[in-house]
Amino acid sequence: MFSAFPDWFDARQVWAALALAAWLAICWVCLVPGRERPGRQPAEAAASPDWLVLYASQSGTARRLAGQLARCLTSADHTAALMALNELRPGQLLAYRRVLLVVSTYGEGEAPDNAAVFWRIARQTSPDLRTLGFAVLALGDRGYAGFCAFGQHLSEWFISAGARPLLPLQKVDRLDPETLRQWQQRFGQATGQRIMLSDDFRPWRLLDRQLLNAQSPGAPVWLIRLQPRGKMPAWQAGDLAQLRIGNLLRTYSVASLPEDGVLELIVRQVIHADGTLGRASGWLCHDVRPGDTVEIQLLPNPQFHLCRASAPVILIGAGTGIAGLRGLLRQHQRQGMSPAWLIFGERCQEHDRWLSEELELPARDGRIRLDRCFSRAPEQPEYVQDRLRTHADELRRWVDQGASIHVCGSLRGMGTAVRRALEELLTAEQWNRLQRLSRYRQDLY
Ligand SMILES: Cc1cc2nc3c(=O)[nH]c(=O)nc-3n(C[C@H](O)[C@H](O)[C@H](O)COP(=O)(O)O)c2cc1C
Repeated sequence: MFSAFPDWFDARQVWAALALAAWLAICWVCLVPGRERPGRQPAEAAASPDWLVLYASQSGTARRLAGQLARCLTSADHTAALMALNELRPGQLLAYRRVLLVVSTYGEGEAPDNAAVFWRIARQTSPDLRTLGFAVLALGDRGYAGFCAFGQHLSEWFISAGARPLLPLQKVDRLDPETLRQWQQRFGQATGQRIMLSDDFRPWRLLDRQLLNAQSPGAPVWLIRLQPRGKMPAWQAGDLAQLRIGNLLRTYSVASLPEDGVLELIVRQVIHADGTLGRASGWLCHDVRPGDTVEIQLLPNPQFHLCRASAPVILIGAGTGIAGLRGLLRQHQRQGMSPAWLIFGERCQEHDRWLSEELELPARDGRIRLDRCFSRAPEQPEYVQDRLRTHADELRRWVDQGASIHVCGSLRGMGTAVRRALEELLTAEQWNRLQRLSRYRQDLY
């Protein structure tokens, strides 16, 4: 039979080679980090606003400041888009000309949760950002080793991608008002845009303070109740209250709902080795008197809000971490009838059985499932992560039934141990699904 190819040439090999080449080309386009699929960018570029304002924020401060920046720009007749860093992929920055970033640092010099995905991809990517102007306002606290480390890394990444700094990286220590004022001024000089970053502190009246753990071997824990001097503001379970005490700022989880008619905080008094009281907690738990004014601004903390009203929740916490969980539990109970499971740890069974009536009554009549663990119980000392291990089968079943998991309390003492236990007890598929659907939520400090 006549053939156009020499004898040694097999046409099937040609087709196989062509098919392999096409498959490799598709994989390259889809998978190589930083490459955007063709066709996406022109659409976005056509609609791109004058400014893109991005935030990375765990407890809401950077998000609030970014919102204020975006509002200032739009009220000056500019168009501005506002989003969390995770809502964007690094390659999509090419569609913009000017970007402002307000970013806080968390963990040990790391990105907040709502920037972690962007940052993971960005570090493996180098888009050509030579047409982009950018400015980073980095929020942090000098008390941490990596002061504003995430802001610094992000700024370096933009510079290495060729972006042009509109003004130098600004690090802000504990929201220092003078630094913010100077940055506003420099921003105005560099861009011709006037912006105002303001806080939203309002006066609240201390109603009373109730000691929750009389005779506990640990430091005293107080339930603090406050009422607004003006109208009751709105907030959601999971949000935070920032208190201004002289030149100190302290952030606490809100333990009540606006419908309760009071703002409640659960605060542990800090007592130093020499017996002196912590400056902020000493004032709040000891010095301030009923009727006195406390300056508070409420900070939205959307990454800790409830996920879906109809979904079951597993709430895990220790110590004052109960504050954030208590708000969530109340909101969850108001919204529907889906099951809630609270796993709460403290030290000593006799003296640290806080909020016993409030928690144990609904547990007795089956409205919630309650597991209390005590790390100094003489017969069976246990931490919340131990209780998770004991009930691993139920934990997996709840997750399969759509439960989200909220963890609140200390990062070092509890948060890390709970996360490790969950990674170990859940299947890889369950753990990945929880993270992908943002059903694992934490508020750790
Ligand atoms: C658990 C925790 C870890 C933190 N780690 C750092 C850090 O490593 N470096 C830093 O500069 N600030 C650190 N901070 C301070 C925050 O960045 C700072 O309070 C910031 O204003 C919070 O902003 P946000 O409300 O937008 O999350 C940390 C704060 C917390 C609560």
